[in-house]
This record gives sequence, C-alpha cells and structure tokens, in this order.
Amino acid sequence: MSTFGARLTQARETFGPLCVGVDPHPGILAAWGLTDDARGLRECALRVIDASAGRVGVIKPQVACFERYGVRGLEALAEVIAAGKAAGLLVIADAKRGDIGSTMEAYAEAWLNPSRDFGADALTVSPYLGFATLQPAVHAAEVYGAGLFVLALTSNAEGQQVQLARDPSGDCVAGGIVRSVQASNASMPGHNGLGSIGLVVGATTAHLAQEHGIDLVAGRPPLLAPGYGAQGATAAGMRRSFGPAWDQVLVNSSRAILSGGPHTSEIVSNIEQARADLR
Ligand SMILES: O=C(O)c1cc(=O)[nH]c(=O)n1[C@@H]1O[C@H](COP(=O)(O)O)[C@@H](O)[C@H]1O
Repeated sequence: MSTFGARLTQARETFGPLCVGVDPHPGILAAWGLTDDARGLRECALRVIDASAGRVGVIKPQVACFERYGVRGLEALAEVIAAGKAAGLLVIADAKRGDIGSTMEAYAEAWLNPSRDFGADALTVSPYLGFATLQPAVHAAEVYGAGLFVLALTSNAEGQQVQLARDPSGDCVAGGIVRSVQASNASMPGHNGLGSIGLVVGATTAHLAQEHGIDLVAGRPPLLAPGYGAQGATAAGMRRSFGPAWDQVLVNSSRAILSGGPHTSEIVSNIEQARADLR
C-alpha cells in the first residue's frame, strides 16, 4: 500500500500544484441553473470532477456544502468522493474535524477508512483541542495509507488571534503545531517525498511563517494553501511567501474555478488558466 505522501508527490509531479475545491454553494447552483437541492449539488460536483480528471491531481470537496442538504446531501458526498477516486483523483475531505482522542478515533475511521462511505485520501483536521488529540487520526493515516492536513496558519485574518499567540517561552502556537507535524512524519516509516501529515497554510497568510521564524521545509510536510483566487492571493505572491517550501504546496481554488460553469468546457478553461498561472 502506498502512502498518501507518495501518491501526492506523484500527483504533483504529473499535474502541478493546483487542487480544485468542490464547494457547491447555493449561489453557484443558481448561477449554473441547477436546483437548490441534493440533485443539483450532485450534478454540480460531478461536473467539477469531470473537468478535473486528467488535468489536476487533487480535489477537495467542502463537506459543509453537502451537509447543509442533510442525509441526501451526505449521500451525494459519498458518491462524489467515490467518483473522484474512480477518476484517478486524490480526494481531500475538507471537514476540519478535531475532538478529544476517543471521538477523534471515530472521525478518523469515518473519513480515512477506504471501506467506509466517506473514505477519502486525506482529511483536514483542527489541532486546537491540543495536537495530541489528533494522535488516533495520525495512526489511522498510517494504517490506511491516508493523509491529514492540520490547520496551522489559516487563510482568514481572525485565525491569527489564536495561531500567533505566544506561550511563556515566546514560541507561537502555529510554530508548535508545525513542529508536531514534523515529528509525526518522522515517526511514520517509508517517507522519502512529501510526508503524509500535512499543514494548512493559507495562500494569504504564508508570509507570516517567514515573519515568525516558522520552518515549513523541515520534514517536507505537504502544505495545503487555500486563498488563491477568490480570497485574493496571487501566484507570484505565493511563490514569494512560501519561498523554499513552494514545491510542497498544493494550491486550492474553489469559487474562482466553479464561477466558470455551468458547462464542463468552461470549468476546464478556468482550470487550465489557473494551471498556467501557477506553472
Ligand atoms: O482547510 C481548508 O481547506 C481551508 C482552510 C483555510 O484556512 N481557509 C480556507 O479557505 N479553507 C477552505 O478552502 C476553500 C477556499 O475556497 P475559495 O476561497 O472559494 O477558493 C473553502 O472550502 C474553505 O473552507
């Protein structure tokens, strides 16, 4: 069984750093002339998968966009995760889960076990109940050859209140999380490309890592960078902010790509434009 880090390394080498975010907001369903229900949602997400397959290596369905439609929305999500994997895409479930260890084990089983309904390649997780609470998810990632993306420096400005807070020794919270992720990767055998435990570092906030002396390169964690496009980050700005960590970066774009619908050819054109911009 290959590790998530190895599959991601391969996908990035083949297709480049773009990850297409599958965020079917009601406004997008309306703009595409789709119904504001689970059927419209499913149709929208499957068109994005169609447009993404063979052009990018990774998609990131945003779980809340499916949850809002209840049970039928979640059934659509299970179908979308399976369709993405069947199309050869790596699927990151963006559910931002985080809880005390015993509950975390259940989340990890739900989202990382490939035989379960929502079994994805990787999951976004929150370390803000304490990084150690994520240990069951780190263990599940190892067992299932899956990955995690741990929120470190999120793309929104409000995150800094927590993430840049300093402990009595002067260390900032995000720096401690980055070091814990490095240690988790080091404890997992057989990684020699990107690690399987990654970090979320916003495209809009990556400059803070340099400014606060946070080393994103050590241990080569993959770096999921949302914020490109709709939140204003540019390709040139990201290259500058990430500096030597750029070849670990997976750049997410959701609304900027989906705004191109409803036709698959228009979504393809937005994907190709973003790929060229990031090259
Ligand atoms: O974990 C994430 O994906 C995430 C973390 C973060 O710091 N900021 C952030 O925007 N995201 C997600 O990335 C996507 C960004 O969407 P767009 O701004 O439309 O490209 C959304 O699904 C967000 O939930």
